[in-house]
This record gives sequence, C-alpha cells and structure tokens, in this order.
Amino acid sequence: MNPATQELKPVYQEMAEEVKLYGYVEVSPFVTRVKIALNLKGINYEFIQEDLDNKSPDLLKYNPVYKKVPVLLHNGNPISESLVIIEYIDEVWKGVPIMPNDAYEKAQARFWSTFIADKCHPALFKAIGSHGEEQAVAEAHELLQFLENELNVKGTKFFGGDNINLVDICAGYIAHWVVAAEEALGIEVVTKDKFPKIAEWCGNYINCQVVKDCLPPRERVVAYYKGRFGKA
Ligand SMILES: N[C@@H](CCC(=O)N[C@@H](CS)C(=O)NCC(=O)O)C(=O)O
Repeated sequence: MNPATQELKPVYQEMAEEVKLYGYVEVSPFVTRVKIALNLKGINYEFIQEDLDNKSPDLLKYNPVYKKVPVLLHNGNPISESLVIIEYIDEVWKGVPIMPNDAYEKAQARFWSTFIADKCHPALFKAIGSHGEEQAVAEAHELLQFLENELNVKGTKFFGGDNINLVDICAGYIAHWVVAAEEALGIEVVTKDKFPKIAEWCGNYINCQVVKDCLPPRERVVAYYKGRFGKA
C-alpha cells in the first residue's frame, strides 16, 4: 500500500503502554524522523519539548552519552539515536513495515541510511554553510551521485520501492531541510539538472501524507537557516 494514500489505522497498542518522545519542536530533522516512524505505525505518544540550551534532567538521564534529542521512552526504557529508534519502533509495532524483511535488503537499507546520515549530511551542510563554495559543493556532489545512481538502478518511487522505508526517512532532510536552506541562501547545491532522480524523489517524499503530517512548516525552516547561515 502506498503511504501517500493509505489510511492510517493505529496498530494494536496496549492501553497502559507509555510512549514518550523527547524532542525539539522547532526544526530538528532527527526528531522528525522518529515522528514519521510513529505516524507510519499509528502510535499515540506524548511529545516532551526539550530546551536544548537548558536540557532537562530526564534527557541527561535517558541519553547520558550524547545528551541529544530524539529520545524515545517506551515503558520506561530509553532509546537514543534516530536510526536506532526507528528500527526499534519497527520491531515493536507491526503494521506498515519500515525495514525490509529480507536479510540482504535489510543490510542494504542499513548501509544506505548510515551513508546518508554519516557522509552526505555533513558534506551537504558544509556546502551550504560555505554558501556554495566550489570544493565543498564538488565533495557533496560526489556523494550525491551515489544516491542518484541508486535511485536510477532501483527505478522506483522511493528508496524503499513503492513505499518509504528507513532510507527514505533518513534521507528526508534533503527533501525538506536542504531545500529550505538553499531557498534561505539563494543557492542550489542539490542541482536538479545533475540529480534529476533525487529531485523527483524529493517531490515524492514530501508529498506522502504520513511525512507531510510531521514536517515543520517550510517557512520556519527557511527562517532558521537564514539566521544560522545568512550573511550579516
Ligand atoms: N545522530 C543523532 C543526532 C541528533 C541531534 O543532533 N540532535 C540535536 C537536535 S537537532 C541535538 O539534540 N542537539 C543538542 C546538542 O548537540 O547539544 C540522531 O540521529 O538522533
């Protein structure tokens, strides 16, 4: 079923089950990943807003290693790191799957999401932060080319095929945050003529209803990047 059109029905959720998401409402792409995964499964949860300049004792207790959001608290058990949390959500609540079943496909999903998070993310924001400096953009393009090729080889709407999976949710920052940062600075790093498949994927992704429901308003993200990267 296509998540863009599917009707979301909450999966079986224990009445007494405690699900809390420690997050940051403003613009966090990492918190948004977890919101999308919970939305995809139709899980009710309590959102706890953190002040990142004055982190709560709970956040420091639940994520003492990184002291970052998102943190998911499920029946008293804390889970940190957005990609770890998404896999946890997928294992605990059935319904719409986020990870492939097949072992090789699962390994591939983990490989690409790690590449997108660990390599592409810093390279893209370095290119944006430098206002499109040539070398930084060239480095980002070299990495994006792998994603372009992967989408080309798959020939599907999403990295997950007909439906979004872990890779799509992980790459979502490109479709919403990078595009907003480009708008804020009047530059184009993910050039549409060089990366047509990525451009098409961006449109497909942000048009999924489950994703749209969770994205922070675009103008707020644009304003954030104007403040963070804009020239004085
Ligand atoms: N790798 C982490 C990154 C999380 C992250 O960077 N969170 C930011 C908010 S967008 C944060 O909590 N920053 C607070 C800090 O760095 O002190 C994940 O995927 O969950």
